[in-house]
Order: sequence, then C-alpha cells, then structure tokens
Amino acid sequence: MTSLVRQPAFMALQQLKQKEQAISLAQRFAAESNRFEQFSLGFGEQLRVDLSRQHWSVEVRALLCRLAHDMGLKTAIEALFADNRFNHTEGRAALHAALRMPPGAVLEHKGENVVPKVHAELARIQAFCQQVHSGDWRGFSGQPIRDVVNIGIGGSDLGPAMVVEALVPYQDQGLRAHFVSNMDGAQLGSVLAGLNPATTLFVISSKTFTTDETMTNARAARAWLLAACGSEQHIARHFVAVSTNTEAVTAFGIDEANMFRFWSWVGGRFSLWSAIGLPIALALGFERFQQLLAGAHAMDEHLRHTPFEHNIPVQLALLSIWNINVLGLQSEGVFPYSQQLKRFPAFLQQLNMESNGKGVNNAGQPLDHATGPVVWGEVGTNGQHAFFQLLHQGSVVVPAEFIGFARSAYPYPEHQRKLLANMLAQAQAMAFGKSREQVEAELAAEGYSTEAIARLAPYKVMPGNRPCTVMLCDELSPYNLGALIAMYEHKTFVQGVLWNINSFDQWGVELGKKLAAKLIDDLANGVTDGHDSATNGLLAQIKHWS
Ligand SMILES: O=P(O)(O)OC[C@H]1O[C@](O)(CO)[C@@H](O)[C@@H]1O
Repeated sequence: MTSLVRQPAFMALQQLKQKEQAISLAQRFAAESNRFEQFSLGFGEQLRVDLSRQHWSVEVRALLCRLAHDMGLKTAIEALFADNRFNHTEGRAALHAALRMPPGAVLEHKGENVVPKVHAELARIQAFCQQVHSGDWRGFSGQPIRDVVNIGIGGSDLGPAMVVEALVPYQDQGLRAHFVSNMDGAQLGSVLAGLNPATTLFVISSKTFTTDETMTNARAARAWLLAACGSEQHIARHFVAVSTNTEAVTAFGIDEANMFRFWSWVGGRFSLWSAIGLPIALALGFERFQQLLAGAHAMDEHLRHTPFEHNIPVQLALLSIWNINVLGLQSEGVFPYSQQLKRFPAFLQQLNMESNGKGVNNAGQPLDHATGPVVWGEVGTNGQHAFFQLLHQGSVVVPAEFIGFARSAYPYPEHQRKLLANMLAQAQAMAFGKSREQVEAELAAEGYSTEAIARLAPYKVMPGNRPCTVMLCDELSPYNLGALIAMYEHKTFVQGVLWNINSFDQWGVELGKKLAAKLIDDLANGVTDGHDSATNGLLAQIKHWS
C-alpha cells in the first residue's frame, strides 16, 4: 500500500494548504451562508455533528474522500464486518462489531458464525443479572448483593466505568457499582472501606487474566472477603470473572460456571460490548445494556452504508488527517458539556492513543508521516476555568470537540440552559474570537483613556480562527451513548486505515511491564544496583525512606 503522503489526493491537499489557511473561519462564514448545512451531518433524529468551524472547504472535503477511496477504505470497512486479519501482529481478527449484531446476523470467523456465540453469552449475562437483581443470588450470610466491584484495568475498566457513570440516571437496580483499576492500593483500600463483604460481589475483568494490577487487586479483594466469611467455600458467591482465559480463571479459584467469556478477536479497548460490560448490565439493567448495543449497531450500519461525504466517523477521521498531516495540529481536545461524561476523555485516550500511537506501517516500515494525536480533555464548564485560556490565546492550536445534550435528566433547567450556552459560546469564541477594533471599542465604551486602551488592547484580543467541532445529541440515553462510542471507535479505525497502521495491537506497553517485573523483585530484596545510574539512585533513595 502506497503511503498516504505519496497519494495524489494527499499531494493535492498539501497544495491547497496555504490557500485554505489564508481564509479565516470568519471569512468563510461571511462568504458561505449555508456553511452549517453544508458541513453538518446527521445521525437519525438523535445526533448532529457540526464540522463547519474547521479550516476546510468543499474542495478539501472532496479530496479527502478521494484519498479515502484511494487508500482502500471501502474494502477495509467491509472487512470490519467480516472475517479479517487487521491485528496481524498478534494473529487476530478485529470483530467487535459482531458483539452488537442482532441475533439473526452472520459474521463468520474461521468458518464459524460468531453471532450465536455472542448471543449465548449475552443470555448468560441476562440470567446472571436476573439472579442478582431479584435477590436470588445471595452472599455468604444469605443477604442479597448490594455492591458490585469491577476489578480490571485499561479496556477492562475504562469502558464500563465510563458508561456506568455516564448513565447514572438509569441506575435503578438497587446496586452500587465501583471500579478498581490502579496498582495504588489507595484505590482498593478506599473502595473496600465503605463496603460490607456479605453483600459485595467482585467482577474480575481481564482479557488475559494475567495483568499484574488486576491480579494483585483481585488477590487482595479475595483475602478481604475470606477474612470476613472465614471459608473458601463462600468465594463462589462473591467472585465472578470475565475473561478469554479459562485456565487462568480456574487457577485463580473461580469456578468456570461463574466465568463470562469473550474472545481473542475482541480488542481490550473495543470490549465494553462483550461480557466486559457485565458491570454495566448489573448497574443499569440488562435492557439498558441491550439499548447501548443497539445504538452501537446503528452506528455500525451508518458506517457501512453511508457515502463517505455524509458518513460521520469517516468525516471525523478525514478531518483529523487534514488537521494532523496537512495542517500539523497534533493534539485533539475533547470537552463533553456533561458531568456524566467525566470519564469520556480518559476512555477516548485509550481508544485512540493505544490504537493509533504507532511508528511503523502494516509492513513494519517506519512511517513517513504523523499518526495518532495527543487526545485529552475535561468536562465543560470546568475546563473553561482551568486551561481554556491556552485554547483561546496560547501559541498551540488545539482542535476542540465539544459534546453537548439538548435535554438533561436532572430537574435544573437553568443549569441546563447555561451549560449549553457556555458550550456554544466557547465554540464561537474559538472560531471567531474578538478583533483589536472590537476590543478598543469596548474599552472606549467603558471609559478607558486612549493611552490605557493602547496598553490593554493587545492582551484582550482573541485571535479566534481556531478549529472546533460541536456534537449535539438530544439526550444522554443508553442508545445514544452506544452510538457515540461506536462513532469514536470507527473514527479511530478509519484513521488507522488511512495511516496504514495496525490499530489493534499495543506492543508499546510491553517493555514497561517487563522492566517493572524486575524492579518489583529488586524493591522486595532491597537491591540498589544493576540498573542505569538514575534508577539505582532512586532505588537507594526509596530504600532509605522506606
Ligand atoms: O484485560 P487485560 O488482559 O487485563 O488487559 C488490560 C489492558 O492492558 C493492555 O493490554 C495494555 O497494557 C490493554 O490493551 C488492555 O485493555
């Protein structure tokens, strides 16, 4: 596959760069009265994505779509819904779309339709939820379960944790969900401190069931439970596992009957739709989990059947390619104007940065272009009072994505109006700023002297012309959230296709794990040599202070 940067459409885009940059967003809006209609995309009656405040034109968009065609995107999208070898460095397929397909659908992997397997596991999850919700599933003292603690990390934590928090208003099953991921015992300790062992269920979530953070936390949780119940025989009522590794699950002491399965063709960061979503189904009810899956499936269909020009994930990915590879903007800020989406930026960081933070192409050759951007963010309006200063006047231009919801589940109409107004205002300020003339006129109207105006004006000018996208949903429902997450999954996938990289492996995280294993031994044995001098020095300092 010829590199993106050597494609004729890409070269044509580079030729356009100067011309496009010379036109400000304000000028574009002045010249194009239908710019919003031209550059905003709809997904059913639920979602509108406004891409009008980006530094692009119809000509740029057409070239980006041509680039996508030339890079084989159509074929790659079809392959996402069929047996594929996208994750060739791990010898695995990427079939997460099968997890949200309806019962009658077919997706064959190695000659077997995987959809019935998916639904068989969903049925087990449903039955388990029913037992827990009805109170039939009881702990060692005969009491029903009240708290569920998911122990997992990365893809076995971020997705479920984000969804459960995002859908708090739907948590009506009488269960409280908690998430423990960190190797820092402070997290496990603070969660356990508020719990009653007799009414607590642990879900040990790990695709591999070897991840050190998860196993360390799981062993500590097991000891905590055992100290309270006094007998191994009660463990089965308090521990279930979600994994692909039956052997390791049973070796840990969890009965196979209490294990929920998923498969090697589900990447960790794409796994919340599988049994990894068990805490979601427990906290929100199985039907809400199904609605989440339905929303994601609808976005799958949108990706598959919508022409590139109107295809939301495709357009988001192409726009990021334009921003990153042509305009040189290597960071993306995500700002949900929803407290419920507090964990969404962290979820997107794993999804996009673990997928697309790559340095070699699918042939193992060093890349001759940039790949994944630095993804970061915070909920609005909090971010406004922290780092938005840099977005508006700093020397780094960060394309921003604002996510908002027309309706709130909470009975505070004034808050909701002000929240949305702030989101719209930030997008306006980023795109259109405030000119020197406007600043001077304002200061004059406030009675400042000519000298003071000249002195203060430069500080108050807002350059504007900074790109941003607004995603507006009607409400934060399970269905819409499913669609929104799948939209970002597909954006990530499409970027990877155009960059010709493997978005489904993560070899870059391995070295640190190996080095840590040696250092864990050294810390246990008080060893302070055998490493580089900085590490040796720090080991000695730790020994001194421990
Ligand atoms: O589910 P597991 O196997 O415990 O892995 C957790 C996470 O660790 C990673 O492998 C990275 O270390 C992620 O890709 C994954 O989501």
